[in-house]
Amino acid sequence: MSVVFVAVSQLPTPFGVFSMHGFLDQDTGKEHVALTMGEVGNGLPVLGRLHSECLTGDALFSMRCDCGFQLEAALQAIATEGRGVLLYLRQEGRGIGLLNKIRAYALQDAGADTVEANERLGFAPDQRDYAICKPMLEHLGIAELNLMTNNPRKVKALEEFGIRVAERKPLQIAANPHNRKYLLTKAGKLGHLLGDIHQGEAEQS
Ligand SMILES: Nc1nc2c(ncn2[C@@H]2O[C@H](COP(=O)(O)OP(=O)(O)OP(=O)(O)O)[C@@H](O)[C@H]2O)c(=O)[nH]1
Ligand SMILES: [Zn+2]
Repeated sequence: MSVVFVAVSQLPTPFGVFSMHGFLDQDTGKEHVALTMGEVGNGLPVLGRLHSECLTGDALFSMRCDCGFQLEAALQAIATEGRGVLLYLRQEGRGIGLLNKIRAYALQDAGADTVEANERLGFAPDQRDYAICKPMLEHLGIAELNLMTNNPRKVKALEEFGIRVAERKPLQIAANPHNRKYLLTKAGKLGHLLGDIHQGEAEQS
């Protein structure tokens, strides 16, 4: 695995001050980040999140997906616990990249769901590879996570390369009229464990 640690600094946020660890994947040139708070390398399970890059949701306030809301909720949960890790993985668009995600969104605007759109563009529904997490977690001394996710494939991937998941913690955000179909497709076709997706719409509308 070609992911190497490069530098660490502080990152003050509205949630608290994190340590920001920068990594380089020498094979792809991708730059990944781990945010940590508290003592994460002491052998006890760490509250954790693997967050896949979503420029539109994380930085541009998109309501098409739940990513930005999940990012905020995960950082808040880590800050509340005073200890945890968030890996910010540069796997934009479930691994197809930003421009292809915009192409996929155009197909979704015309009626396709998120899986059909990826397939029409010649991609698998989810092209992410979580192997990059292993050297990052090893560098941080983390072997066991309480993982915030609704995606059982993330749990399986971590366990396959030797990171124990002591507990899966759901990270479900209230749906809005713009992301309800996307969330229903995630639950129906991508295997995400989501509760009542209709819940929360009344609050949003
Ligand atoms: N190709 C594509 N990627 C999307 C779309 N909407 C969000 N994404 C990307 O999906 C990734 C987030 O994945 P999700 O399926 O929302 O959630 P997850 O990470 O699998 O699961 P959770 O841990 O429960 O959040 C990010 O890389 C987003 O950029 C879409 O419509 N098409
Ligand atoms: Zn998103």
